[in-house]
Amino acid sequence: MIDTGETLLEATAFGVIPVVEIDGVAEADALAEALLEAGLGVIEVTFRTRAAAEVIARIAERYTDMVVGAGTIISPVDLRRAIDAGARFALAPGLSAAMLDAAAEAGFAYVPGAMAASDLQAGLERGIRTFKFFPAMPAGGIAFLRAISAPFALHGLRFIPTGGVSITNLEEWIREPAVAAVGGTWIASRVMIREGDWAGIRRNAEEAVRLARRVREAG
Ligand SMILES: O=C(O)C(=O)C[C@H](O)[C@H](O)COP(=O)(O)O
Repeated sequence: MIDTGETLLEATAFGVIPVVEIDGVAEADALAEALLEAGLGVIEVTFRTRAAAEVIARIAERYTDMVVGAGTIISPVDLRRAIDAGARFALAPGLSAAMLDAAAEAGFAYVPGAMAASDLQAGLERGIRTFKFFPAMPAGGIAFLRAISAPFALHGLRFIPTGGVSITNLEEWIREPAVAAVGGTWIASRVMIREGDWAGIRRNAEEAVRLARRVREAG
């Protein structure tokens, strides 16, 4: 049985989660190594490509110091594939009762997406405390997050904003007390992975980790 609270704390410890779309398992090693060299021991591999489960399995097996999660998990079948591959946590862009059931049944760390107060209520009813806030910037950014979460102040909700988060606004998001970590594709974009720009990915990851650490230590 996975201890979901502990797992999410581990996943969010860096303050930043690189969200990746990866087309083939051939790139998995170089990607994991670039992130680990930058001191970023977490990754969300989205189920938006056919290679996702295989990539998770490869990273989970070879890079045991990497907390590997699955993104875009919107069906119980994909949740099972992610768990079997060795994912330690999973996220989704939205929230559905079927997925909360499937995750609860599996005892698995699952972070549904929320974009409205009703999503937060639906999650809370099921004991969910950590939500993805998606799409963070187009929806209205920090002001919107504060507004929808304000009524739930007594419930200790935590958020992982993604969608339009990047190095240019990372600092403000991390300063937000309810933000557990931010997620985004800017660290290792699909194009960078496809082109094998490992030096660029390492630089982006280093910059993000450094900034997140500085903000947290200061605050
Ligand atoms: O589908 C999911 O489960 C997701 O994880 C959504 C992604 O986190 C965002 O699409 C990332 O947005 P950008 O960083 O702006 O590219």
